[in-house]
Amino acid sequence: MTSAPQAGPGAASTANTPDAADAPDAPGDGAATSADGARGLAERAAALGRELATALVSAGDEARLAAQLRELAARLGGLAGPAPADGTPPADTRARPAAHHGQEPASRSGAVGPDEDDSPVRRGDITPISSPRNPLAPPLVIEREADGSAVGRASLPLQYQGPPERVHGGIVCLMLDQVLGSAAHPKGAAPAYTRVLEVEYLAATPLDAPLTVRGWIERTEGRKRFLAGTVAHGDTITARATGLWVAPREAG
Ligand SMILES: CCCCCCCC(=O)SCCNC(=O)CCNC(=O)[C@H](O)C(C)(C)COP(=O)(O)OP(=O)(O)OC[C@H]1O[C@@H](n2cnc3c(N)ncnc32)[C@H](O)[C@@H]1OP(=O)(O)O
Repeated sequence: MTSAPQAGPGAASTANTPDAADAPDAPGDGAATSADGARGLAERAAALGRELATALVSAGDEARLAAQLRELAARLGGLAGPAPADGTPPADTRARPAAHHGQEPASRSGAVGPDEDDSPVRRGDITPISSPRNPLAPPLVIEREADGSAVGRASLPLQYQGPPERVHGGIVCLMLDQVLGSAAHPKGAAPAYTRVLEVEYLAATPLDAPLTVRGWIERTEGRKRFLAGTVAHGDTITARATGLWVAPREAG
């Protein structure tokens, strides 16, 4: 399983790649910008989105779910603040038309697209596994170790379940793809893409438990980087992977 990087794989992890650190919406060293504000608001809203997803898959009682929905809606509305006096949203935040069959989609990512195709958002981390501003992501927090390996940490709630009490195997694979992909990009390395990813599922990966995902480069041959990695819960390795990341020929 693979996932498409939004602007080269180096842009996709949290603070562990030059691209992410240099992205225009990365934390600056001075005054807060509009992009900083948008990111902070998006991250707080995404956290509520995660709570909503957990509530939706957990609910067995209609009245309790309704109460949770009301509470979340109030918190979400509170984040947005009061509406403009005349009730109209600023022009650049209006929802674009939804995509329909036979029509040009409003954006590659859905009905309400980024502000522009070259928006700073596209160069930041918006992946569905590691981005704090993407409510699909747990998020998996990825850091770079001194030896160049990458380590991701997360605890996955119920919406990531496959078999009862276990993380879905595709999500395990997604975590590995992201972390190995991060490890595949030492500082200054040309962007490379997942060519091969093989995963062995050795034991149950538990829900709601701290997980550690590791990835490292085994060897490099020209534009090919051979990776390995693991998913662990405590001392138990629940999955291991090997993969090949390849830089396109034109990258030199
Ligand atoms: C920061 C972290 C972000 C991480 C994001 C998560 C990672 C991702 O999701 S990446 C996105 C998903 N992946 C993609 O979109 C990649 C799609 N594939 C491609 O674009 C191309 O296949 C690309 C650029 C990778 C390689 O293209 P190309 O060079 O034409 O491929 P190809 O020649 O077939 O193979 C490249 C090399 O790999 C070798 N190879 C292929 N399969 C294997 C294999 N199973 N074992 C060993 N070697 C292999 C080939 O022999 C070849 O080697 P050589 O050049 O020495 O002959």
